[in-house]
Amino acid sequence: MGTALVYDDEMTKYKLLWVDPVCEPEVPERLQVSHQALVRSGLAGCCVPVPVREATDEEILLVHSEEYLEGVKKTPFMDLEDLMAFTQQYGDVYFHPNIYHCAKLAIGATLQLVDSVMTGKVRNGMALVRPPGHHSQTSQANGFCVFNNVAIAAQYAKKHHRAKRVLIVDWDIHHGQGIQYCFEDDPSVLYFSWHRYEHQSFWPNLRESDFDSVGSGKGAGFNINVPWNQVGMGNSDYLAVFFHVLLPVAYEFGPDLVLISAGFDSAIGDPEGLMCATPDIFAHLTHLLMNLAGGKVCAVLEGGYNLTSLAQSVCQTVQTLLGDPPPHPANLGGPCESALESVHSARSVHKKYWSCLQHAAAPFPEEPSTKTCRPAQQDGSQGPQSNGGGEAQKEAIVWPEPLQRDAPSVRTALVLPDAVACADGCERFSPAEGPDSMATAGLRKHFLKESEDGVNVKLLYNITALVGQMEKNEIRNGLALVPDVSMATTLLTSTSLSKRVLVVWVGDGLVPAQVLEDEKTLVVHISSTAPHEAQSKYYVPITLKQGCGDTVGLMQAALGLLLPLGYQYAPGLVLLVRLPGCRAREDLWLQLTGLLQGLAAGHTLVLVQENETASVGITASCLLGNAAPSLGSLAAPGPEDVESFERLRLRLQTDWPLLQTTAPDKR
Ligand SMILES: CC(O)(O)CCCCCNCCCN
Ligand SMILES: [Zn+2]
Repeated sequence: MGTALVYDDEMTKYKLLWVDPVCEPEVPERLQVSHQALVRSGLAGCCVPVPVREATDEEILLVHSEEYLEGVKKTPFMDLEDLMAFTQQYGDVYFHPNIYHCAKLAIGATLQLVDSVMTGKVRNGMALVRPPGHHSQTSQANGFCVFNNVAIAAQYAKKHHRAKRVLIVDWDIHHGQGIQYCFEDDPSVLYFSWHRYEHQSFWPNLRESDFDSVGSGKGAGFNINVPWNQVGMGNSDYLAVFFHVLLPVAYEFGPDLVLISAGFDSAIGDPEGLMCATPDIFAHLTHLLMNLAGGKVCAVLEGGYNLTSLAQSVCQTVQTLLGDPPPHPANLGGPCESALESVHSARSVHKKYWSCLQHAAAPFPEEPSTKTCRPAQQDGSQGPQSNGGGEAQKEAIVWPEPLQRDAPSVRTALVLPDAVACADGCERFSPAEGPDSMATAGLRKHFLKESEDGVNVKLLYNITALVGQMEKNEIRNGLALVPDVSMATTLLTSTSLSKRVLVVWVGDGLVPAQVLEDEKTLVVHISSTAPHEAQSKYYVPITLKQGCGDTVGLMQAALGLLLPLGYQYAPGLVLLVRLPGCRAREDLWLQLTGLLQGLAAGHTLVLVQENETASVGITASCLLGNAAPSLGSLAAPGPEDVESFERLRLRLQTDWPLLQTTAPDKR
């Protein structure tokens, strides 16, 4: 299934007609450069074009009042003086004779995207729209927004597509208070927003943008605010919030649709945000959401005012929606102290609403720290500093162009015993030439018992050849059914050319000593018992009392422990090994297979015992890029499991700072 792109240049045909410094950044070129970048990169050509349409009054009234709509309807006929007068009643926004038309197209574009995704015409998609929406409220325009595109889309999806639970992820750097107000007491819409806050000193300066606004009445717990109390937040800060706040709750919520209020003013170079996260981070944020809701993800443009980082960020997002491998995560450090406070605060106030946080979040933090997050830049200059929200940064901020993300010619290769049929869409891996006598001798000497017949030599040779081609980016990922997953893992870690190999060892069974001792491997072992007492930072035993059949425990461990470790380790190859007798549920196994593809530029090899032929088809389907089926809403993880996860976090977070969920001196 494809990726929709909804765009029409009619939405560029309005602009600021008078002097107003606050509104200056919201220019038509924002849309033009974004669309042009998609066209020039070839990404637009890979998308399914979906036409825009005008929203109907009825659709607008899903969120807005009649009197507000009647007022906006008059604006096309207003002269400049009346437009300015009409604008005066609202904040940080401007009107134009054509903005009502464009605002209806922005909603219509968003709803067209929701239709395309909810009816299965496409898997996911992006709507490039302006005016943005997330600040507008029932009866008022605000913050460049006239109608609340995403809020209307959520109501529309519930009404016309019987969506039961809608997740809205607002990664724009401003708080979408309009969305928060709309769903304040609505448990069917989980609204998540991070936003520059600086202890309420940044626009829109609202007390209710802080982390303790959790929603009210039946909606309590369904509003998650993560305030950024300092500028300069970077990739690690953003990922930490996804791993330790958003994703655990989103998986527990189990949405059947994900709407992204995709503002890119949270990227480096933006004059509004003054953050440091680079455009490629949106590839990872998007990827981490794509296995929710069965992959039904709609990204809708909100803000973004640096035309260079906006265009790059839009491309990173669309390229990931299309299924291209995310780039290697840049050398990630840990989240800064201020970010950790925000993570900790959000987890603390939400622990009473979300069982995944129940035993995890520690008690409330004390006074916020005033330590500046970012050490001075290399040249001794400070990173972007907020001068009280005054004029933007003087000297130009520069960052590297995002790396090419070439999709190998072969997506998924399978190494299967001849008797096992190949899954459709994949190809059976068979290298041109077989093992030469040297290779055979080597394999026999180290890996085969004398008794083994020739077929295993060929099979073992094939998996090393497959990994070789993955590491040369000729093949993206693979699945191998082997007689002995332990031996295969030992062989592959010893022959891999990657500097770092992440081994995800799932099931009850010892990890081969040679793998443990190999200094280029990080082994994350998920099982019912911790077999090794190894205290090495490169052996992480995650234990589940009920074993791998415990879907909730395994999922929450994957989100809060495995993924942070994997992203921080930044492997060149991921081996996902399913041990014999492993009882991980199929849909959970697919979530792991899907999420781990965010690492190592998608070079994931799944190793399964050869008698487990049942999982070949669905695993292959996931490796081909089809979203893993939704797990639905998750129950509570076992308290003792969560406590053992937290003990593990405490032991490892010094070595792996992306595991942290609380600021150092708060522990
Ligand atoms: C869609 C959006 O969230 O990006 C709109 C942001 C509006 C900002 C209003 N100006 C704030 C003045 C302080 N610099
Ligand atoms: Zn914004």
